[in-house]
Amino acid sequence: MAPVTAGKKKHTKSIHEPRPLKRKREDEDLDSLNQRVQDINVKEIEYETFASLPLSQPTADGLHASHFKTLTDIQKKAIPLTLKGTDILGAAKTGSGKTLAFLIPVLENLYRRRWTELDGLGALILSPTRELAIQIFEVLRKIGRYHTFSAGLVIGGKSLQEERERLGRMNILVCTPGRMLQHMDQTAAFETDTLQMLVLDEADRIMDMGFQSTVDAIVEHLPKERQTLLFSATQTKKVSDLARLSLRDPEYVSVHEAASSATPSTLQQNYIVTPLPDKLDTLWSFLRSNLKSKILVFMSSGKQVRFVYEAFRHMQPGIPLLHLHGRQKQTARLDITTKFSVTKNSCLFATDVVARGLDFPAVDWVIQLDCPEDAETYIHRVGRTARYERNGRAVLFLDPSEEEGMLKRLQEKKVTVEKINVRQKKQQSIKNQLQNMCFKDPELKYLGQKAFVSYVRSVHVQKDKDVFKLNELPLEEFSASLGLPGAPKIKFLKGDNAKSLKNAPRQALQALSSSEGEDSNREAKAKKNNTKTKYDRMFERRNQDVFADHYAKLVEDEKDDRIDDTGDLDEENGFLSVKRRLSDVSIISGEDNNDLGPKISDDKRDGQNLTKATLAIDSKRKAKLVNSKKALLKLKPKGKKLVFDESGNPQEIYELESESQFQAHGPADSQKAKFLAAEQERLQNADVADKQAAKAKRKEKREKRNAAVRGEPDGEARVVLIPTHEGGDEEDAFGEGGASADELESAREIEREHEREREREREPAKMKRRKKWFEDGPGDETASKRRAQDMMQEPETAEELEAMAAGLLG
Ligand SMILES: Nc1ncnc2c1ncn2[C@@H]1O[C@H](COP(=O)(O)OP(=O)(O)OP(=O)(O)O)[C@@H](O)[C@H]1O
Repeated sequence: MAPVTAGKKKHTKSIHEPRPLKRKREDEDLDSLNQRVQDINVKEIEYETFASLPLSQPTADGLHASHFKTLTDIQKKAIPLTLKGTDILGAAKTGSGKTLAFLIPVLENLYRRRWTELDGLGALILSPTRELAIQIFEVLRKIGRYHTFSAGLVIGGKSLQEERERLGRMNILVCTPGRMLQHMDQTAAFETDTLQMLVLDEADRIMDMGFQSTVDAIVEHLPKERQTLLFSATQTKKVSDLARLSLRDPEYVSVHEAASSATPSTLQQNYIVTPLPDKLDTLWSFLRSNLKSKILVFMSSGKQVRFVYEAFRHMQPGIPLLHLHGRQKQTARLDITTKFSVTKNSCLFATDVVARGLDFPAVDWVIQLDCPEDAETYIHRVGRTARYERNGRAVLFLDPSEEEGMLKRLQEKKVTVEKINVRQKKQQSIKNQLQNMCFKDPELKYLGQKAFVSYVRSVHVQKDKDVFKLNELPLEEFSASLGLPGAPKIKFLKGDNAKSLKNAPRQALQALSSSEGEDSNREAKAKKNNTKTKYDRMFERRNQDVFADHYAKLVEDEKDDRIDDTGDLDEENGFLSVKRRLSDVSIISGEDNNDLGPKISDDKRDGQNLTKATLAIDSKRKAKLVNSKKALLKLKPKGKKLVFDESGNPQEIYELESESQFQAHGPADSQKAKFLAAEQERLQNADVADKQAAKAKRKEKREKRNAAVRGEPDGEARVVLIPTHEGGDEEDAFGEGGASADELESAREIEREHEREREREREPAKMKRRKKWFEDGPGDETASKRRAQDMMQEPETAEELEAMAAGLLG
């Protein structure tokens, strides 16, 4: 067997060759290559280098140019078999080079069949995530650079129309299952009958529940006669799965079956037991002690990721922070993965969207802040470090209730993790800081509430109840550790937990219901009068302070305007009361002042704004006094020393007491306890107000929706409902922070009905056509024509719209 010498570009030498001669030589080369592939004896020969493998010149050159010389174990076993056309189940540890093990055969098998652009789709490579698809595509571009195949990347978040136009011309497609199926169902010009090879990277993930129906539908579109390759670090061997993919006598190629560990030997794996409420303290302390590292932190939900990212960012740990989760726009996701790839020291907070397959260079640490759902997920997460012969470290954080169960699951999968302890000296607490931040910033508190709810939900939905024991988790303390004044109410909890959680915010709930009574009185009054004043609207909408400080201030100012000296609402007199506070006068601008009496110049107004003293202008003398800067100065309070914090807000300076003054208040511990109790109460009171606001918002929404159902023309903006996303919005299942699932669902149904009505009005003929199209049998001659017509429609789904706004096929 003559080895092909990589690097010698025979195909470039033949540029000036006469065409018949060139053709003849190419035929001879191809015959010889086919012969050498046929001669491969998989049982006897083990290929060490790519140069010794029977590969085409363009592939050999591509590998050489990408600096790949020797084969990894999985490549040694899988490539010879796949070159001969065998179906394969490939299993090898993370970072062991599975990507090349399927890309080389894809290129080679199409090359040996003389595949050209005119032959259509030759190979389809499915990946569970967009990021992984992009990465595979990049490797394909690198090693396939001397081939003449056309290759495309089909992942959501790009223009569907442009993808459609180019799809029909592609020989190799790398794609995510959902997007691929969309094209198979909707793109008339996209034919898949010619397909030769189907590859599933991270096959076990693609075959599991989440993608099951999509993959089944994709396979229905594909010819049965094809080669199928399945690769993963945690491979599926389920017969039912293999039957679904109609594999023909597949070979199981595993290179870690006999190994003592399922993870790379260069990976050091540890776990620490840290109670749930201390997790963030431990993570913070860890980051503070590893500022010069590249760290990847896994959490169970996007909401957790957002909260921890926002909170830590404000506290500035001293290492650049990044965050990534599935709800981000595709461009942002790409930007973040690129940034994390190129930086030397940074910390990326992420969900499992990056757990599989992604090849970030030189990650030092993988931290699993939230326990992975199973041992497979653990293996994939830690696999983001210690890739291809590099070293790496992984630390798993476990709550005491998770320790025993999770260790057992890991042992079953041949994963050994060693317990380590946190150095108490280095442990810092950030609980007070978080509480302070949440108190000051309602938006952060809102994120914290969502993070809490989504974490609890993620534990609740876990299947493995030996590991995830919701009843044993100290949820109240956990919510406090996120800086929240009380644990948000969660509807699905039954039994003791539900009781303890319910009891906690009871005070708040009582306050809420009584205030709701006030709200409805006010609304009833407004309805009776049948006119809505500016104030009524403002009070109806005051819940907006959940998001905006300035709105709360605005409402406060308006409230002030409504209060006269006696403190009563000044409904009859409105704004223009003669008796008013000087500070009120000062906020009225320009011409209005003429109506109000004494005119005040701008600079004086500034001074007056500063005076907090109340002065009734009920005599000429007082009116004169308003014009005297000197007299006004006397009314001003003395200046205070202020310092400005990081956000530029002025803060009063605390004067330190002397030792004896301090001791006079009692022992330090009891003073501390008193202070904390007072702060806790302050936070809880503030929380009551926030919850009241949130409730008012829900009510407002509900009423708008009901009005929409009744078809009342309210003259206000229509209620825009959020389209249903995959997995739904966490809020749906919970009472806190949004409408209930039923409310949202019925609202969505109403919205969908409106949409259908509008659609019927617009184009009745089109609706009929579409119905007919779905009913078409395969023999219907006009079906494809109609299909093409349908393709020309405007995008209708949220995904299509999103796709229209972004880029195009890679
Ligand atoms: N033959 C080789 N020689 C040198 N480096 C290689 C070789 N094969 C792969 N690599 C490198 O090893 C790293 C890991 O490869 P790859 O991403 O294919 O691993 P994987 O087995 O698919 O991992 P995962 O299970 O996490 O998806 C990559 O950076 C790749 O460039």
